[in-house]
Amino acid sequence: MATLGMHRDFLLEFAALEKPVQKRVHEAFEKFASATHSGLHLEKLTHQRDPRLRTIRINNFWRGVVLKSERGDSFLLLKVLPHDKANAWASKHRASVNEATQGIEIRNDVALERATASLRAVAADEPSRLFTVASYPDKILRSLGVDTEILPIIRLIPDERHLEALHKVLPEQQYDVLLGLATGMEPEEIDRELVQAYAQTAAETPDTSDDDGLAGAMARSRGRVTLVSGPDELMEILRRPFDAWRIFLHPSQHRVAYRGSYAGPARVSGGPGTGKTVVALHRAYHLARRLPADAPNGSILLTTYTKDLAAELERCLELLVTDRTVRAKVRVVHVDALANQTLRTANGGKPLKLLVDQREITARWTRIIDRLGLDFTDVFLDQEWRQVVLAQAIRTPEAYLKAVRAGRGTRLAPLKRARLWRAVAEFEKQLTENGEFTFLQVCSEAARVLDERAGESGGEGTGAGGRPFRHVVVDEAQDLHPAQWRFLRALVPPGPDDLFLAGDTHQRIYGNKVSLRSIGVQVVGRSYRLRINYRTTREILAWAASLLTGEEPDDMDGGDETLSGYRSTLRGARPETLGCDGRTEEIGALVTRAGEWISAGVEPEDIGVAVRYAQFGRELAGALERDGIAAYVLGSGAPGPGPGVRVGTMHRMKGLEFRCVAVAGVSDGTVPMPAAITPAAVDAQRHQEDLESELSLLFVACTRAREALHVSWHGEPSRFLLPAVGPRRGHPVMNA
Ligand SMILES: Nc1ncnc2c1ncn2[C@@H]1O[C@H](COP(=O)(O)OP(=O)(O)OP(=O)(O)O)[C@@H](O)[C@H]1O
Repeated sequence: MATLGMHRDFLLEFAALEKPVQKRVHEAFEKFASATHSGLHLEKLTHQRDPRLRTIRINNFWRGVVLKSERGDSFLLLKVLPHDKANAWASKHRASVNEATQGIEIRNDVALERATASLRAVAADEPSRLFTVASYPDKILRSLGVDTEILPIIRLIPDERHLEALHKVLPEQQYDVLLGLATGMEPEEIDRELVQAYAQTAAETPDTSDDDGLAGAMARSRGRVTLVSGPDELMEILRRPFDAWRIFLHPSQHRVAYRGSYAGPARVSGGPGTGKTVVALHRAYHLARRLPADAPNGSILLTTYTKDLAAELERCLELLVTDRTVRAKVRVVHVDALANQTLRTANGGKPLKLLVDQREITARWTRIIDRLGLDFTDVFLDQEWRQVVLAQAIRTPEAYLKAVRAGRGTRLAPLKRARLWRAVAEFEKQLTENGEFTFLQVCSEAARVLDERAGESGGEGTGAGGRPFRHVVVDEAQDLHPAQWRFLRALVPPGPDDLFLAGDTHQRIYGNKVSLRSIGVQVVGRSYRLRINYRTTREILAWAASLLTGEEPDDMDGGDETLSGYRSTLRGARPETLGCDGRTEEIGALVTRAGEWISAGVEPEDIGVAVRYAQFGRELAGALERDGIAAYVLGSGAPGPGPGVRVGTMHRMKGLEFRCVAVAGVSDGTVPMPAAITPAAVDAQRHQEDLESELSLLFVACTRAREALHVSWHGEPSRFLLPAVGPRRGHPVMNA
């Protein structure tokens, strides 16, 4: 039977072609996908390393490169290149099969020979070695798929920089393994996360006895090769070439997203840009496809913590799931909106009166303190209420007296607790009398309603009377409050595949430290980490990670998160930092930089400007507009998204990404934002955690950049920048 595969490079190169050439590619390859491949004219080259590599004419200027099995009817679309380059590529490369995974690998023999010669010259003067026999015996490396041709070459590599230089030369999967080892992963981890993940696909391998095993090798190359079922699927993939994430999941992503079933809650974590959202989307898709035919629409919840992020999840789900019946099984809505709806429905449909203004909330605490003559501050009371009372759903003074106040830095003797409870009782009484709720109370109450209803219906089933969903998939899980967690827990009956969580504690920006165990979500043994960054260049990643030096966030499960093995294969310019004397000068420099990016061909919508204060963002947007550069302020309420450079607070940047990012106003006194930091005198632990959240916020903003990052300040730089730029005086400083 004919089998057609498509390599990821083919899709990426196709995406960069002009429309008329794309049309020709469609026409040329449509024939491939029809059952008989008659009418195709595949040309052989005269001198080539691998006789199975053929080229096909697209038009006078462009050619495709195809790997064809010697026996049978299997094809792999590899490249679309200008005529001469296509021929040169096809003559130098060779396809082979990885010894550990049996997946297909493409290697450039000519470049490998050249690299070996130059590495020998380097090694003669440089005694250090990245992969010594003592640390990585041949047997270990061979078990990870490093073959006998590659072994002698990598023994010569002195350092990571030289390994990176071999990126395009080594067979991809072997490079993946070596980079993992070089960035701190243990061989056992590599075996589990890469080799075994590839091996899992073997079970799905088609019968390949009649085509030299090409179809099987393609099937075992997930992440780099996708098998195309027919002309419709081929055209569907080519219609959206930019969204490679829909088709080419890395095996480490695939094994998490498409695992048949988890016995209980499961979690995927990983640094920025590692594809956690992508995995969450694929998991929702997998669960939707697996539902029994009679499962009602909306049986699966895909959720996150803000409306904007939920809208983005919805947009991506539309791209991923083209079958309308399957798509209808997944409901996308953010946590607060769903809680609101749940509680409103339980209250007879009447809209809830929400108290959202933080200034008003603080003012009420102040009045209560005055009235009761208490010696607490308004900030302390508000935090105690949110982080202890609401977090643990405490409803009585007795329960509060016994409560463990984890995460609070000030001890409270029983007498003090009793006094504090009077303030809480008064505050909650006022809310009840006014018929008001805060967001967190809505979640807490909605969870209670669902639990009660499930209790009354005498079971943990889904549907009317029971829990409303069969599966819940949560993105950006690190930012949810325990009350929101309780609500999520209450939405789905405990059991296999109940909750699937994606998140990264390095990006926690709302200070909600949660122990999953304490809210009945046990992910032990079902927790996975992604380590390859698909978004950001190594230069930006290394720079942003250096800001976190010394910070070791928890993993929401009692352990520590580490960035070990976290890596990117993309390369680019180092981030640029600029210190200015004054605000006006900084704004001027930013406008100039944005103008330069646009002149270099970057679309304004692909530029993001992040600031700590909304007001500074509005000023910057105004300055851009005055200079003739359209700007759109995120979250401004303006009908959108309008055209132009995206300007927004660092909080608004969460979950977004841009080709170029400027983070502006990273000045001492602005970042961290003083008003967001609990004074150490009020609560030392909270003070520290607030500082961590502010640092995470800066980290989040910087890691939105795909290609270029520009960080600026006026006056003195933020203390968070000191590890990266050093304590400098005497501006301007330009560090390219
Ligand atoms: N397998 C893949 N193939 C191609 N692109 C991918 C793949 N996985 C992720 N990406 C791309 O990498 C970028 C980051 O992915 P995603 O937003 O899912 O990461 P994330 O871990 O959720 O990031 P963050 O935590 O920073 O929000 C996106 O542009 C996504 O399309």
